[in-house]
Amino acid sequence: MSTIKGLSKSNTEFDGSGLRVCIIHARWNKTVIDALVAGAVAKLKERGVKESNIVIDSVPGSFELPLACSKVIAGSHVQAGSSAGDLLGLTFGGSSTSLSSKPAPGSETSVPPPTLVTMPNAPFDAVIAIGVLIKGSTMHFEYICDSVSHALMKLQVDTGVPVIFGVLTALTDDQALERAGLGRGSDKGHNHGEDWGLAAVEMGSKCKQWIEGRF
Ligand SMILES: Nc1c(NC[C@H](O)[C@H](O)[C@H](O)CO)[nH]c(=O)[nH]c1=O
Ligand SMILES: CC(=O)[C@@H](O)COP(=O)(O)O
Repeated sequence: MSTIKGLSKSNTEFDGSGLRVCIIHARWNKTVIDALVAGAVAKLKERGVKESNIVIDSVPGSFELPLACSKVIAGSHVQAGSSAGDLLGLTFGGSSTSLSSKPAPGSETSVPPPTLVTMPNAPFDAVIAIGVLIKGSTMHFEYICDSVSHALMKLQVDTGVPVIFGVLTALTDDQALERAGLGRGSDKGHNHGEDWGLAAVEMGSKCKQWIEGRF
């Protein structure tokens, strides 16, 4: 039987070319995580987010996601405020490029050939937190699901930066696999990582617009 469930298409195709997005993923249940991260990245790129503006990092488990997201949001603001690229006036879109000309050791007077270093300097427009929680035999799952979902919600409301809830809370392995497009039956299911990539572009774009009073 077909289902009425699921995300409907937006009337607008959001342009991610001016956005900088961070994905933080847990490493528990790696097979599923890898597919979800790949799905999110594919949709970010499809919507125009530049590869150089996608930062991916990992933490051990889902319980670590809220702190990591909080730190990368804060760190990206520090980075944006202290970029040497800004001082050199070499800013291109979401990234800046600076020419580093540090003297070679022992030859402080010589000028080595310039090395091109890219230094992204924009704060993250959205963060995607990806984790896969699968129910075990203790209450571990319930505590992590509850605390992580509340902490990620609080983080986005407190910082004003969209934090996409990419955490599967599955009761079985099959539930998790099906939500990453890896179902073991004839129906492989749908990769929710794709929805999270699209959500990041939509929310990142809309928040930029709303903060400027454009509705
Ligand atoms: N059981 C799962 C975990 N557990 C690990 C915790 O998230 C955490 O890393 C540990 O308690 C140390 O603080 N993590 C998942 O992402 N998924 C699980 O199913
Ligand atoms: C603390 C743990 O990681 C572990 O004992 C949790 O067990 P379960 O996943 O079976 O609830």
